[in-house]
Amino acid sequence: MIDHEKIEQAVRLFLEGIGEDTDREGLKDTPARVARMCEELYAGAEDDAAVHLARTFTSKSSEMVLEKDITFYSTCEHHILPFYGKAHIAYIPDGRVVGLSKLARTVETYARRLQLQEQLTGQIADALMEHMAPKGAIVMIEAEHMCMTMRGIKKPGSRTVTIARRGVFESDPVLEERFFRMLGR
Ligand SMILES: Nc1nc2c(ncn2[C@@H]2O[C@H](COP(=O)(O)OP(=O)(O)OP(=O)(O)O)[C@@H](O)[C@H]2O)c(=O)[nH]1
Ligand SMILES: [Zn+2]
Repeated sequence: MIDHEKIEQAVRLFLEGIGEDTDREGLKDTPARVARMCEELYAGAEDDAAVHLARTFTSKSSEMVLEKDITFYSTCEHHILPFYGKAHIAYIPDGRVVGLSKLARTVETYARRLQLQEQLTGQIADALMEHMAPKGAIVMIEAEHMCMTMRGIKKPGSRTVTIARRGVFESDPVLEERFFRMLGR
């Protein structure tokens, strides 16, 4: 639940804290603007992946389905700075598949909140297993963290890669290899 009043007060205080004049023309609407932006950036907390992933339909195929290069933007919970990149999701159906867009919607659900990349990766994999019940699921995320690039250690171009395996992907390395081949790695 986004509390506009609290965000506006906090942004005004923050602007004062960095020595700004909150009444100057360019800043006078900023607190309200930031509150509206938060509705979008943190909308995931109000969303439920079950709504998207429960809309499965029957399929005879038990071949791996891969949706790759799903662009996402999230916010790191340590510095409240963006991290962004690509998510790749694959699963082995067990009689049911889901509309392809629902995989990207699931990424959005978990990306649009304060996050850690490892947690984001695991939450997507867990949601697939819980709501679609496939034989297995694997999620890989490659991202650039602005807390690593524009501040702190300042390593532009460095990328963090995380992976979460569930179900048959945990026990069968051949399936994991096939996932990497399909990804083009
Ligand atoms: N594991 C993990 N760490 C993250 C993520 N995003 C940011 N971090 C790290 O969180 C850590 C926070 O470290 P602290 O020492 O508390 O904060 P800091 O002094 O600002 O750290 P520096 O970034 O090293 O300057 C840093 O090492 C960040 O790189 C993430 O998604 N996952
Ligand atoms: Zn950070």
